[in-house]
Amino acid sequence: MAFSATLSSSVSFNLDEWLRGASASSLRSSCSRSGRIRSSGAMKAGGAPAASERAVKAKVPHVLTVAGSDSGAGAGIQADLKACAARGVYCSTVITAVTAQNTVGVQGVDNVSEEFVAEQLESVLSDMQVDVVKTGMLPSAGIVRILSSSLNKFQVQALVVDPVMVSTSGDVLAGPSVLAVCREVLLPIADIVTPNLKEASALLGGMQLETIADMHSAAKLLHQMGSRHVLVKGGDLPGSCDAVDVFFDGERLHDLRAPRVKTRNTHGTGCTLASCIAAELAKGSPMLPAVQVAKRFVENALDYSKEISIGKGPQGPFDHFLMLNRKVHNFRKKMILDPSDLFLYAVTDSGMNGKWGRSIEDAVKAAIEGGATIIQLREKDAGTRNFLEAAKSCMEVCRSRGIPLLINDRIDIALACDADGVHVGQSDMPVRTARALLGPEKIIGVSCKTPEQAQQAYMDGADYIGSGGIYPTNTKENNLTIGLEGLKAVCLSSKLPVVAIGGIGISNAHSVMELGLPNLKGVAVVSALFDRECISTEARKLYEVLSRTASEVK
Ligand SMILES: Cc1ncc(COP(=O)(O)OP(=O)(O)O)c(N)n1
Ligand SMILES: Cc1ncsc1CCOP(=O)(O)O
Ligand SMILES: [Mg+2]
Repeated sequence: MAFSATLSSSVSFNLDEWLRGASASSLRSSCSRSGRIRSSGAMKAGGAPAASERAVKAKVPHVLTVAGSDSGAGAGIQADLKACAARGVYCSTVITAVTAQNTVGVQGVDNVSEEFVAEQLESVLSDMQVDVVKTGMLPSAGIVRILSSSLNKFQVQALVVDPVMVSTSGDVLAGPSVLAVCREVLLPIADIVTPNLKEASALLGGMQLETIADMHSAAKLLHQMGSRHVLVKGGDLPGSCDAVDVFFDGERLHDLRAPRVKTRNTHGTGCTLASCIAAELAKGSPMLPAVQVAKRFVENALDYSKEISIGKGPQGPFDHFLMLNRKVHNFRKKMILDPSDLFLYAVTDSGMNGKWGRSIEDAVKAAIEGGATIIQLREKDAGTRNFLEAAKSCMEVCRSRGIPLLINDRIDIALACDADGVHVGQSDMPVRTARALLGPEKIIGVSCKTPEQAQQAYMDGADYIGSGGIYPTNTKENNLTIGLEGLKAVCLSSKLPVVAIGGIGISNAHSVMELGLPNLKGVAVVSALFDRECISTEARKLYEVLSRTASEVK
């Protein structure tokens, strides 16, 4: 389990890229087990990848956690599964104990028998290609010994030891005999050990740890016990406004500082941190970046979750997936597009709002007041920060009125303001990529001028088509006009709902909608609303024309 942090000096490591997870598979294939960069060769003559290379590409990074179950799911096995999933790594589990536990404390512990722990280890390790083993609650000395002999039998890349001894509520989860065996058989084969102050003190026979200098000494002593790397976590250090952890690689000490997040929801941070380290190692990361990424992940999750409320006790769990704190759940249950939402589709324009001296929010409010059924923010000239601020306010306006809000072109803004979706054109981000980024709940519309594009839009998983320009327009430069014939061809060649756009207003909306095509659901307009003195009045008039035509063609 030699896991060295050595990187070739010609290779620079981009922590942010790593954190996004984008480089995981590529880094994995370029890092050998020893952490040294190997050339990306392994190609057969003629350029085809060798069979072994293909096999490496299909391999999924895999962490095995050997830990206890937490019925409250904040810590233990449950935290490990969530952490690995959040970091894009497969996680298998060997359960050592089942705890009856909640945010108040640990009400009961039932250890799994040593034989059955051995059986679980054998099942997983004999079949699956585990990269990294991470340990948590090891409730008996026998279980520690069984784990140690399994690790002798089955080679893995790295061993992460989180020496869980006392729960965050103060309940003892592993006694002194376990400590002794951990020191004897686990630390010497550990690639990293991640004790908090209490655990480090217990491992070091009761050493007092009150300052960062004490943590430095502890890290060095634990290294002498055999662990290749040591992370002493200073979360409990009194009088520090930062969360300072001390990392020691056998040569250098690193003080890893991060602002302390003020929250009650810290149950499971230790398990999560160790699992994240394991996950990053499984992807092929060197040790220090793995620790840095894990620390930042936990910090981010704590910050995101600081207001969530689960359980009545003093210490709650946090959210590994950054999904639970969405105020959206309170307002809008329906995310998937209702085709009738396309009926009167208002598309904003920063130039027009500037010309008439209106804020985007006021323009959006007025359009909805007049009957707009969906809003798109198409702010081509806005700077990112202003656009985001306006988008957030418009989201509040739209959510409180039950109107979907989409963002034109900018997936980043849509994500940042939790918009209901995006509209993309043929030269914008492809629909499939946008879907991968936005997830299944969000609405994605795509512009189509031809039947081929319309067919593709359906195959790519778009929710609707915007088709135009139907008539000439000054709003979009060099835009090809496809006319009513073009619109008809697009509608007939797709199962998706279609909204017509381009040069449409009160005078010609009737001609568009009287085509009477079943999937033609409405019109999208920019200047007919936003380049007028009174947006709500124009929206009302347009709504009337559309309603009248709809009842005629029924
Ligand atoms: C509803 C709707 N349909 C079409 C468009 C045009 O999108 P795109 O082709 O990407 O051009 P830009 O709007 O980005 O200039 C649209 N915005 N909305
Ligand atoms: C964005 C867009 N896409 C095709 S035409 C068009 C502009 C529509 O603006 P207007 O409604 O003012 O003609
Ligand atoms: Mg576009």
